[in-house]
Amino acid sequence: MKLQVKDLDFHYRQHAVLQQIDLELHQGELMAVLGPNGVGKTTLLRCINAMHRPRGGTITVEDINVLRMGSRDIARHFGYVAQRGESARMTAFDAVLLGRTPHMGWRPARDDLQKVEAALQRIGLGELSLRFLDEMSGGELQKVCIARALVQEPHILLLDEPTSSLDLKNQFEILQTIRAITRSHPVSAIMTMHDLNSALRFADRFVFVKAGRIYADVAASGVTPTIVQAVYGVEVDILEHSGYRLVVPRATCPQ
Ligand SMILES: Nc1ncnc2c1ncn2[C@@H]1O[C@H](COP(=O)(O)OP(=O)(O)OP(=O)(O)O)[C@@H](O)[C@H]1O
Repeated sequence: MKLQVKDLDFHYRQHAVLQQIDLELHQGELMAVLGPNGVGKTTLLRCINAMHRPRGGTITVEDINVLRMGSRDIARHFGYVAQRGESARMTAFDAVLLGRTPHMGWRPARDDLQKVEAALQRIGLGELSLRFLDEMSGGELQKVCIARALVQEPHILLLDEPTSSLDLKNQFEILQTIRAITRSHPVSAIMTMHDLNSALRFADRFVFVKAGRIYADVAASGVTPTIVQAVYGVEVDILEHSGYRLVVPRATCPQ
């Protein structure tokens, strides 16, 4: 399932956010979209699943125009996890079950309920499945949103900072889960991130956005101090540690 974005251009009224964006995502790839605050990463995800209508350019999945898809088709192709999950008065189980909507008839089938149960277990929320969302922590809520996107069984997961509210162990487990899913299912994923080291550990491709344009689109070996400095304005070294590449800022903190 190949996603192709060509010459994408997006404005919020007069404010130009994205220009001349070209991207390709292949089945099984896990892409990290990186760049400073406000550069347009969330906007890019929302253009890809047609939540935002771009001013120009095309978005296709297997040559089908996403901008012409109906909402049910979009939900079958794309699972979206927003940066800030909403917390309505419903249980975690019911919230995750909503992810099955594109596949369900009037009522959930036994298979839908089993998939919800399995996703909650997989994400470590089995014990909390009957807890109301407005009684959950930010990290638990974030996991509910990820479980909902997983049961949707989309071809492409769009994850907006999927680990931003999670502690170290949960960050690690969620990124491992996302990676395992892209390896074992016909699913690819794009996630926006700020933690370059987590991105380098788990992603296959790295798209750096600078001033609304793609500055670099590289594999892990292509992430260089020059790119990081150009995009973030911070001098860094990139070191090897236990087989992983680590980005270490050079600047020392003021004492
Ligand atoms: N609904 C909106 N209306 C107008 N401007 C917006 C809207 N949403 C975002 N923006 C602006 O568009 C730009 C890109 O925002 P976006 O949220 O895509 O950035 P981001 O790279 O995801 O940022 P962050 O890393 O801080 O989450 C920012 O300047 C932001 O202020």
